[in-house]
Amino acid sequence: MPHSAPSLVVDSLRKDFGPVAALDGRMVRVLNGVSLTAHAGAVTTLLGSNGAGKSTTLACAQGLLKPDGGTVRLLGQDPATAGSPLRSRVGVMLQDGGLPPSAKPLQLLRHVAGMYAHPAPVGELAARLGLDELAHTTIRRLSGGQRQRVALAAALVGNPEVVFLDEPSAGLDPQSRQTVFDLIGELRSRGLCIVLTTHLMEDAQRLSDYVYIIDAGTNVAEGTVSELTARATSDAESRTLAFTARPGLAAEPAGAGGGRRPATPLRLAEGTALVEDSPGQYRVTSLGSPADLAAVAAWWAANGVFPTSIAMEPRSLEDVFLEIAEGGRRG
Ligand SMILES: Nc1ncnc2c1ncn2[C@@H]1O[C@H](COP(=O)(O)OP(=O)(O)OP(=O)(O)O)[C@@H](O)[C@H]1O
Repeated sequence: MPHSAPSLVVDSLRKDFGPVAALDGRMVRVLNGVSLTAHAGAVTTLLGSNGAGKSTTLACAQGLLKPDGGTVRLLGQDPATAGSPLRSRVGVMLQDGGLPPSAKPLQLLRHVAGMYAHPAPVGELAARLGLDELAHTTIRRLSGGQRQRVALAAALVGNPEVVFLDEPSAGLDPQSRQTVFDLIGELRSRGLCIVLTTHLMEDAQRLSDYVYIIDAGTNVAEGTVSELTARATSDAESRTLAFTARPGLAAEPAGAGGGRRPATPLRLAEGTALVEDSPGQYRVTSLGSPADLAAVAAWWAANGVFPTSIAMEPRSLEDVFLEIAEGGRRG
C-alpha cells in the first residue's frame, strides 16, 4: 500500500435503520463497526453477500447517510458536513443508477460536466464506454447494462480524485464488463482512489488491490487477494489436488474383465473425494494432510497410472469467503 495519507478512512461505523414494522417497531442495526482505509492509485473492494451492508457503508462514506456511530474522513474531511468543494472531488456511481429517465446519455453527461471546474472530455469518455452510439436514445429505453455504463461515465465526468462504484459490473455483458474493468485499471494507474463493492468473487479477485470482506455489518477479513487466498485454514480442509490421467479412474474398481477401470480402490480419509470433472481431468477435494497425498500416489502406483499433470489448486477468494461464512455459522 502507498505511504501517502489515505483518501478515505472509515472507522467503526454504526448505522441503524427503522423503526421496522416487521420487528415490532424496533430499530435494525445494519452496520456494527465497519472499518476500512482506501488509498490513491488503488482499487479497494468491499466484498460481501447480499445485505451484508456494502451499499450502506458506501453511502455513509460518501456523506449520503449520516452514521449513528464511528467516523468517516474523505480526503481529510467529514463528508456529512463538508460542502460542494469536497463533492466536486468525488465521483459516485449508485447501484440503481439514479439517472433521469427522459435524458439522453450525452446530453446528461454534458450537463453533469458543466457542474465541474475541470471535467473530463465528454466525447472521449462517452466513446470509451460505447455511449456515443446511444446519443439519440433516452435513458428510459436503454438496457440495464447500457444504463450501467452511463452511470459510470456520470461518476467519472467530473475528473474525481475518489470514485465510489457500487456493483460496477452488475448486468453487463462480457464485452462491456471487460471495457469497464479496463477503464477501472486505467483510472487506478492515473492515481484515482477507487472504492467499489461487489458480491462477485471473480470481480474482486480480478480488480482489487485490497479487499475487505464484510458480513452482517462487520469486517470479517481483509487483505490483498493473495494474502486472503494464502490464509491457512484452521483445519486445512480445503486443499485440492488436480491431475490429468486416463479417463475412467473415478469409476468403481473393475471386476473381472473391467477394462481400464482401476483394480485397486482409492482409500481416502472421510470427507475427501475423487471427482472426474471431464474425461481424464480429476480433482481430489478436501485433502486433510500430506498422508492423503501419499495415499493418492500409492493408488496411482497400484493401478499403473502415470498422470500427465499434477497440481495443487490455488485457493480462490471464493474458498476463503465460503470458509469465513461457514466459520461464522458454526459460531
Ligand atoms: N432504509 C432502510 N431501512 C431498513 N433496512 C435497510 C434500509 N436500507 C438497507 N437496509 C437493510 O440493511 C442491510 C444492508 O443493506 P445494504 O444495501 O447495505 O447491503 P449490501 O451489502 O449492499 O447488499 P446488496 O449486495 O444486496 O446490495 C440489508 O439487510 C437491508 O435490507
